[in-house]
Amino acid sequence: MELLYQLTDKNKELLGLSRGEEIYYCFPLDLDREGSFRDNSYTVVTNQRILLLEEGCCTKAYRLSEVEKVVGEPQISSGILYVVKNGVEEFLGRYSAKHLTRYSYITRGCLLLQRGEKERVVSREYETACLTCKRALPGTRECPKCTGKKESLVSDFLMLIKPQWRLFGVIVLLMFSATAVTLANPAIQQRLMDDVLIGNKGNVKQAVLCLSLMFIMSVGIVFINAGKSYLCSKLGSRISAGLREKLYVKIQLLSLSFINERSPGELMNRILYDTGRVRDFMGETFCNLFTIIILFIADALLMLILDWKLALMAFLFAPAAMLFSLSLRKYIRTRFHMQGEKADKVNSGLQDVISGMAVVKSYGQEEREAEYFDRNTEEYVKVQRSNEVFFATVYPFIGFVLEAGVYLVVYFGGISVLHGRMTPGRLFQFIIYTTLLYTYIGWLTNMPRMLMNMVTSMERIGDVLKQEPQIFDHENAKYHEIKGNVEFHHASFGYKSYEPVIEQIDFKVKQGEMIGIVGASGTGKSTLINLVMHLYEVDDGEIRVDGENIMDIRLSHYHSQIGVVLQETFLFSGTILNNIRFARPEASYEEIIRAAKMANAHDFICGLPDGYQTYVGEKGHNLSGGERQRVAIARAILNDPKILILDEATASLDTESEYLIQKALKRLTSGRTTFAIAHRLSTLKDADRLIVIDRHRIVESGTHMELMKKKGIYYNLVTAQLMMQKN
Ligand SMILES: Nc1ncnc2c1ncn2[C@@H]1O[C@H](COP(=O)(O)OP(=O)(O)OP(=O)(O)O)[C@@H](O)[C@H]1O
Repeated sequence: MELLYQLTDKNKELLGLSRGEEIYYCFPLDLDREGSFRDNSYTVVTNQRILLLEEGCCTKAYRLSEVEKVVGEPQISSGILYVVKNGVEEFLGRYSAKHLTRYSYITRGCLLLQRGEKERVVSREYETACLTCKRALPGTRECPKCTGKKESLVSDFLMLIKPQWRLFGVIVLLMFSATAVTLANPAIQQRLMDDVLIGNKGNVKQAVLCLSLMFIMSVGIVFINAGKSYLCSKLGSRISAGLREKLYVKIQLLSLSFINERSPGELMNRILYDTGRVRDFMGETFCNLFTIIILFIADALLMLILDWKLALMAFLFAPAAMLFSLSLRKYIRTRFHMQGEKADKVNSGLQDVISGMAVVKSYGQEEREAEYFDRNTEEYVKVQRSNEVFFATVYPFIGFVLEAGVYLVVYFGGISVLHGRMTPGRLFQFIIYTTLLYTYIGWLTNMPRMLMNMVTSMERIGDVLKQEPQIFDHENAKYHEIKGNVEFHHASFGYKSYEPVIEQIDFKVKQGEMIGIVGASGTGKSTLINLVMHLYEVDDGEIRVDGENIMDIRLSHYHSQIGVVLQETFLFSGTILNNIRFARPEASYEEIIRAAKMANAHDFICGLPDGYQTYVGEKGHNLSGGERQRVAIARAILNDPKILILDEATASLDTESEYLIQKALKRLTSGRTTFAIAHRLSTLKDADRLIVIDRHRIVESGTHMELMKKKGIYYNLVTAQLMMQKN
């Protein structure tokens, strides 16, 4: 996301920058006090001041050292900017919703400058609208209207074809055969007319020979086309299957931050719908595209050879039609992107409602959700319909313009026949070639539409495939058998670079120690363990495992040595057996049963009609919360993890379930480095050490008894909980 808009020299002059003063951030301040849009107005932050440029005047300037705080505050569909000076808020200006995220950086950026830190805040967010044409970016990083990346598309396409070059070669061969047969047929028809039929020049034998040849060719073309279609759809299926696989692998490689930014429906749409469009293009359009281009060229050449003057007349309207059609390319591309975006919305909504059906029903919101779905579908259908109407109007019009050329050929060709400069058979042959030519041109003018449909899908696929995973194995990443010593060293992290969740965290955990992480809601407890799990990387400082920087350890090897039990246990649809074995697919039945026994899960599993083969359905809905939790513990035990993460593992369970799970967890945690989060602080009493997080930092650390004696934040949290229980 752009944080430094470029100012004109005139605007820069208005700022009156002093020596050594540098512009750090510059954002449009695009609304006036009343909320109307305006141009040429900016908020500028230099390393010394914050200034407002409003419609050609520098209206306000504050030294950063004289204000306590600079704040960009989101409101409904706009935001306001103010500074706090001497404890009083001073309003600076308003900005529209599209700049809300941009202004979130202002507080952070100014804070760092006020602290004397010269580093600029870097944005990781995408732009929501194209900075050049101002259009909303429909789920892609690059604006489909402003980027003309033909080369990259051609190379992307060639990359797709490359692994299938043999199949592609056979298809090209069939394409040439189809061309030869299609163009030879009118030549034989000309012979039949001029040499056999007109003036009774020939005999029956010659007529039968010509007809037989025409018949054989007609049958031949059917077989060639059938073979070509079959092979092209095979090519399309292979390519789309390859793309689907690549996308699936890529999505698994991409960091959680990317996945969290996209809805599951949108990603599924790209895997299924967009790859499907590529397959359809390869199977239906591509197959004909080359044949038609070859036929078109050969047909035009033959016409020129037969009668160049008549041929030029026939070509007269073609360039205009082709140019008009080509000029629509970018417009069509944007339309298809919009259609794709609407389809994403329908899919995401559907996915959300089906996954959260229990919530929808329990709030009695079926009707509202149906209406919402209807609205999304209607929007999608509207865009789709408007696209279809557009195509249905434009293309027949182009066809009509083209057909005007046939009348010219018939008229001038007829005159040539009457004056004896051309035989009727030759004119007949010429008319067939002209009609064929227009059919091909008609098809080719439709090409931008078909091509753009595929190109849009390729771009949406490419948008995912070209993403760089933020978490990946560094070059010297090594296999490391974890012992369990973990150290946070000046670690800072924020999901958004303008909003740190934890700052300058330092603590050491010894092998086998159990650490309880405590703090109010939203203080960053889960974030801390997300960093231990290496699902995100710290922005500053480092995390060391047994003295090694976590970034230097091979990700898959590291993850294979970690066990996780979360409050919201996710079970995959499949059997209980497969869910437990997920952590270690090669585990034997004996090991699985041993793990289930340790997790206090064996007895309830044996009580189910299908035992370990019980199908637990999507998200394991037919098991109780406590049962699911025990399956998850068995899964963690099976992995024999060296580091164990328990995030609210016993929350929202009844006393009996909690008792069983506590017992299972005790077995699981003994001798392993454990990070545990629990809102019910009594469950963390036995932890070797507790660390308390508040306002992004560790504020207390020690055993339960030590912290209770200290009478600080932990003490307050515990007493507050006890009071609540009493009440
Ligand atoms: N994926 C994410 N993207 C952006 N912000 C996030 C994300 N996950 C958490 N946050 C934000 O980070 C902050 C810390 O969240 P975190 O889940 O770590 O808190 P927590 O202490 O575990 O809270 P709780 O006890 O309620 O589970 C919150 O302000 C939250 O909104």
